Amino acid sequence: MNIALTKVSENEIKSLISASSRGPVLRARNLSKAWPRQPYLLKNINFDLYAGEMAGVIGKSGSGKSTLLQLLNGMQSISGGEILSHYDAGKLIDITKLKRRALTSWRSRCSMIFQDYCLVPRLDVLTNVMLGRLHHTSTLKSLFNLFSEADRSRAISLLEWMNMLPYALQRAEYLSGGQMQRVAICRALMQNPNILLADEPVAALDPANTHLIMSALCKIAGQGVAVMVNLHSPELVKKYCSRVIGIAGGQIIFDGPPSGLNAKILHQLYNEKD
Ligand SMILES: Nc1ncnc2c1ncn2[C@@H]1O[C@H](COP(=O)(O)OP(=O)(O)OP(=O)(O)O)[C@@H](O)[C@H]1O
Repeated sequence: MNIALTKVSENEIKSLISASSRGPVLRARNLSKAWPRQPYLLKNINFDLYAGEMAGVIGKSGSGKSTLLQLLNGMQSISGGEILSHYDAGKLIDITKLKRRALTSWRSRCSMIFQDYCLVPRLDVLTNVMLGRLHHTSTLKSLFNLFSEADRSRAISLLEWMNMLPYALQRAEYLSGGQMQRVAICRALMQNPNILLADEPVAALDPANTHLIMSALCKIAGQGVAVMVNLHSPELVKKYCSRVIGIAGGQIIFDGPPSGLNAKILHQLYNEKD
């Protein structure tokens, strides 16, 4: 297979990544989640998520950060409240009510990356990225790896943007963690999302790779995508995020610029008793 080694310009990337207006892309209203052993994991959470922002979510382990992202993406059902988004012809709808195809379509607009990358180890990098188009391709076509030329060229451009094109034909299992995460980001961007949720994307990475991934997420936000990222380290939030959402005791106890994260708030976030 021939892979053109052309440099991808920022303008081309702008056209690859869907930039939307700078208004709210999502509204969480009185959002609650209960698990059998945790009836109040998240209770009455309210926030708006805006196009082009890089929102970091922090809170101690078990505070519900991953659950929150999974609720937004529709991977988990809510226990109460609503998640509103402009979904159909600008109409504001509650995405928690979506079923089947509509839900799948929402998930591709609100795509997600994970700490453990979730790549298919035996497939090559390019195919892993094109799998991001799975929702848009018939099952039969995807079974036979018959992605369209447009999908292939989009995947190649994204890989080049992430400096991963030289690895396009290599099996994903041979990549380093940082490289796998860059491929996972390309796969998420194949869906043309206007929201990108990142669940502890750098938890397993060294400082150099952490910088690469966090910088890439900032660039994606810079193109108008609303990025929401769960992080363990307040230092990372201060360095890369434009907004911090701090969760403790099932509620948002801080929502503002990283400069507002003072010792008292950090104490509340991390020393709250279970
Ligand atoms: N599918 C599930 N069924 C029951 N309980 C769950 C489920 N998923 C998560 N939980 C519980 O919800 C709580 C919050 O988990 P969650 O992963 O959202 O926290 P977190 O803040 O992301 O933690 P960490 O930083 O350690 O990843 C945990 O106590 C967990 O056991």
